[in-house]
Amino acid sequence: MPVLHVSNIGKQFVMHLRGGIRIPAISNLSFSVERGECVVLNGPSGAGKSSVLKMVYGTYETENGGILVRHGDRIIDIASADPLVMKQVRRTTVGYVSQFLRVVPRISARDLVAEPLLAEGEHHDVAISRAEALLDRLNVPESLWALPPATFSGGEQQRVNIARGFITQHPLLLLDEPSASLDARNRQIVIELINKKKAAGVTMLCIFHDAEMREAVADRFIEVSPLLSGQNGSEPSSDASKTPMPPSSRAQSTQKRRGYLSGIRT
Ligand SMILES: Nc1ncnc2c1ncn2[C@@H]1O[C@H](COP(=O)(O)OP(=O)(O)OP(=O)(O)O)[C@@H](O)[C@H]1O
Repeated sequence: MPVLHVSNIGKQFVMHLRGGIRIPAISNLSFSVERGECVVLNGPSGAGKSSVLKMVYGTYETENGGILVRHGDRIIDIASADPLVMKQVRRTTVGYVSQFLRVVPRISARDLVAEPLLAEGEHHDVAISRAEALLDRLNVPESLWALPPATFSGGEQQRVNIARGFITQHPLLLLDEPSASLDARNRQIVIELINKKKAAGVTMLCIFHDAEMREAVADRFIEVSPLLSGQNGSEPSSDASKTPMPPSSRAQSTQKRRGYLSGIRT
């Protein structure tokens, strides 16, 4: 069983305050992601990439299909999981790093970053020292660590957010444009952190609009096409989609793999 197995998922948004208008977003999309693989969702704006990540995180309800993840020694279907089970899954198995930091009034950057580790039961001093190490690695000035990030620049907030998302050992990480506001130097650090996670066997499903970032981290791409009225999705049929690619061979074969491994809707 792969770390993540998505089968035939579908979703449409119903605008209840707009006369019940239905916006089809995802239809019949299937793919799997193996341990240590970094898979990037590709597709034009509005195609449904973020919706897929939110369905995998359980933020968006999934109407059809299944989203299976390995949670400890159990297999959980996120599409139908009980909210309390989802809470546990998020605490230890599936992490999510979005573009935006959710600031909490009066909570310092250091404590915000340490908080997911403390929630897992880590010792306070260990959590704080790992938070500081990550903030330092991401070039957040030490003078800011004790301050609440509400007044930080966009890039500083994003780096605090990345530190918070990367501090745990969650086996599956969902990255939704985590580096959108970063300069080249800090994007490079994020690439290094992602590669370190991969080497530790962490599985990642990501969205990056920056082509350089995508090429640097992706082992494989899944195409998410805009869902036009009446169109449906189809899953990649090749067994190769279930085969993780060794990091060393990624760069030269990214282009080749993009076509036949994609979850292209037809
Ligand atoms: N909460 C929501 N309510 C209504 N419609 C939504 C909601 N979230 C997404 N949509 C719609 O679903 C479609 C897919 O949106 P989504 O954000 O998943 O696309 P995306 O591929 O991630 O786009 P981008 O690259 O611009 O971030 C869009 O038409 C969007 O308007």
